[in-house]
Amino acid sequence: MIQLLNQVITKPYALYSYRISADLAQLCRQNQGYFNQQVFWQAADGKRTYWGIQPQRFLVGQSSAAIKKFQRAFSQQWQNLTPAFSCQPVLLGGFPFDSRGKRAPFWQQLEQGYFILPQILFMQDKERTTVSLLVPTNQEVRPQLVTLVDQVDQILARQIGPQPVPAVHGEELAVNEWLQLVNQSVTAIMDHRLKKVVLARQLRLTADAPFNAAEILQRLICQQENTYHFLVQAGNRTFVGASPERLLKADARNFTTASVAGSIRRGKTPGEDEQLGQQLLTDHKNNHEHQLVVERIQQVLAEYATAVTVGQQRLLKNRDIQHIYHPISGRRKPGGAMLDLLAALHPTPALGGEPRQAALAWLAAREPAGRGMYGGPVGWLGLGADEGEFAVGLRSGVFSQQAGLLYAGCGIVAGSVAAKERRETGLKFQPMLRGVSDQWIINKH
Ligand SMILES: C=C(O[C@H]1C=CC=C(C(=O)O)[C@@H]1O)C(=O)O
Repeated sequence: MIQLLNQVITKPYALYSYRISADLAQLCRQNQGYFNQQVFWQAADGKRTYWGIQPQRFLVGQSSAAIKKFQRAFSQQWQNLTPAFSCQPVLLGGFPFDSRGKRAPFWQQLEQGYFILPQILFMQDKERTTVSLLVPTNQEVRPQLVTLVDQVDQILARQIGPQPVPAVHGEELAVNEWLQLVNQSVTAIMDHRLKKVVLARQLRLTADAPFNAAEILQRLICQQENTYHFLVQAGNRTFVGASPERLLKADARNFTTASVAGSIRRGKTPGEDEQLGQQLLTDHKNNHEHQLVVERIQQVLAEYATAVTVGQQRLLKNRDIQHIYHPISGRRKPGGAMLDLLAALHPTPALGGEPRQAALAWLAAREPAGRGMYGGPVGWLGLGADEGEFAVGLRSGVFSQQAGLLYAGCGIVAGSVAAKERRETGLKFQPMLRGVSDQWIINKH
């Protein structure tokens, strides 16, 4: 039953929120096939999940400046019909890795970034699960809400049984070109043209049955603890992943980010795992690779925050890989917008390189393929308060029904050896390979 207070409606949009009881990951899975413009996003600590459907607006291929402009304008355009709920509309989606980089046509509408302003927004945090309905007020509000509440009831009631997992064929693309590029990059670094560059490569997937991105997401959620989980769908392309890396979280007082760079495999026993972790923490090349990221983030953050703190170094352990990790945070300076800092941080040298512009130019000219949204920021942005959280969209891939493209990259510095870097990217494909199927045929070159 919809309970509206006797509020005077003065804004072009109204938001009506209420509590529900549901697991959003399950809900997204149970409703597979019903929505083809949707975004699911879950924080690595599991403390916040969004699922947004039925966009009121799409923002396709927009710069961070344009998204910020939209955020500012829209924050004045809605009113809360349910003051007992401190919900706000949010934008869900992500930016491309580099809008001026190499083209990546397979991504279609997602190539240059994609955000939605959902009409139906599910949100789950530590305390509650809510649904927020956003309706224009130039038509009568109550009937629109009645229709949407009915739709939510149907969404909550849907059930789905186990789905088949396809047998998948994988092919590593442009391996020789990529190995050569690692060597060229090492030479450029030795010649002081670059300090570091992160080179990515691709694995192309085909299957004996259509890919099902909602099932892949669900498997990633079950398999990959301690990672962000995301699904961004625009028509017949879906970007899915399980990333360990936070790019930026903003609340009213603080900016929180992280340096995640330097990698080694997990051990088969706790003893071996511990020994590999220690090896990583004391390895000169990996520490150098990591330190460049810490220094750049610290320097950028200091422009937007006071009391910048680099927390204690530790290992970030995911199912298939472990990384050197530093949390980094600061107190927000007045007036510093989240998206300005996001644009200044991205790409950090964990995804682009150092110096930033030289590394981006290097990648745009030489990397075998465009990245689309791989390595770009993916997350949510508040349209009331200037807050949100974005992960780095890695350990990910983009899917049509017939094909998938997985991406994995690694930081190249002076001591990098091409064959080892290829193995490292192999490790970074693992989470998605595990998520996509249990039956694999991989063509290695
Ligand atoms: C570029 C990727 O990983 C980055 C994040 C963590 C560790 C990295 C590394 O050790 O090279 C990469 O910088 C990827 O997974 O595709």
